[in-house]
Amino acid sequence: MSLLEISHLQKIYSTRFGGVKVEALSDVSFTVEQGEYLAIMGESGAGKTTLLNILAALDRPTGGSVCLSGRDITKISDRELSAFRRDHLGFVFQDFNLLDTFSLKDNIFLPLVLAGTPYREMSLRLGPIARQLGIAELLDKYPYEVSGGQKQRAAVARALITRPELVLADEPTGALDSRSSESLLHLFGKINEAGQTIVMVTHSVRAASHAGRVLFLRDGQVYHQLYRGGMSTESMFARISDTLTALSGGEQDE
Ligand SMILES: Nc1ncnc2c1ncn2[C@@H]1O[C@H](COP(=O)(O)OP(=O)(O)OP(=O)(O)O)[C@@H](O)[C@H]1O
Repeated sequence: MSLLEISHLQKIYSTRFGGVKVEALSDVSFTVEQGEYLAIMGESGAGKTTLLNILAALDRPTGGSVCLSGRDITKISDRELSAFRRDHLGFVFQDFNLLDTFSLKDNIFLPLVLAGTPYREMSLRLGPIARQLGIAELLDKYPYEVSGGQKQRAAVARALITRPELVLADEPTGALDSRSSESLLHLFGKINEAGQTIVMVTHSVRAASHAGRVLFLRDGQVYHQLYRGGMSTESMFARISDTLTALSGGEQDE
């Protein structure tokens, strides 16, 4: 069984008065194996955010299913959803989503506090993660006292501390300069090598070139998939750029 099985996913948005309908996802099927690192790319409007919101159980599809470890998350009741998200998924967002009035440590602890985890257990988990992410010395600082790259590393620590089955990242390097981006991507690679499954939506060819597989969406469908195999990050970068050029015929961002 795959970790994530997405079958015939469809999402139609209707306007409030039922007039215009937009088919954001028309028939999307793919699987993600345990330990994979998948990047999802596609032009603006291709359906990436819609897909990520459904994988994050933040929105429900019009049709199809999303099974995480065999459980269809589209069928989970509203009452159970926030606990399900907290216990099974980790999130990394473009704008970090840290609470400014909490220290980095308290931000990282937050999902465990909400789950009722004892303090001793939280502390035991924090040490190795903070060291791996290079933020052990910054834990008592507040988000406004650290750099964007450091904030994002704290956000990654918060995503990992619950030991989620799946980390979902939405444009995680979008607000970072190129050096901090490279450093974050290097960390994502290491976290993935340690066994963490990651699904990342990105416009950045540089970011996607670190993944093991890139899935391209077009008009709400899977247009193409690129597997790293033995390719270097540089070769992967070139192949992704070529695919995006074929997809759009236009200029691409780094
Ligand atoms: N809440 C909504 N109501 C109506 N239409 C929507 C809604 N959200 C998205 N859409 C439409 O669905 C389509 C897919 O949008 P989506 O945001 O998933 O694309 P995207 O690939 O994430 O784009 P971008 O890269 O610009 O973020 C677009 O045509 C968009 O206008």
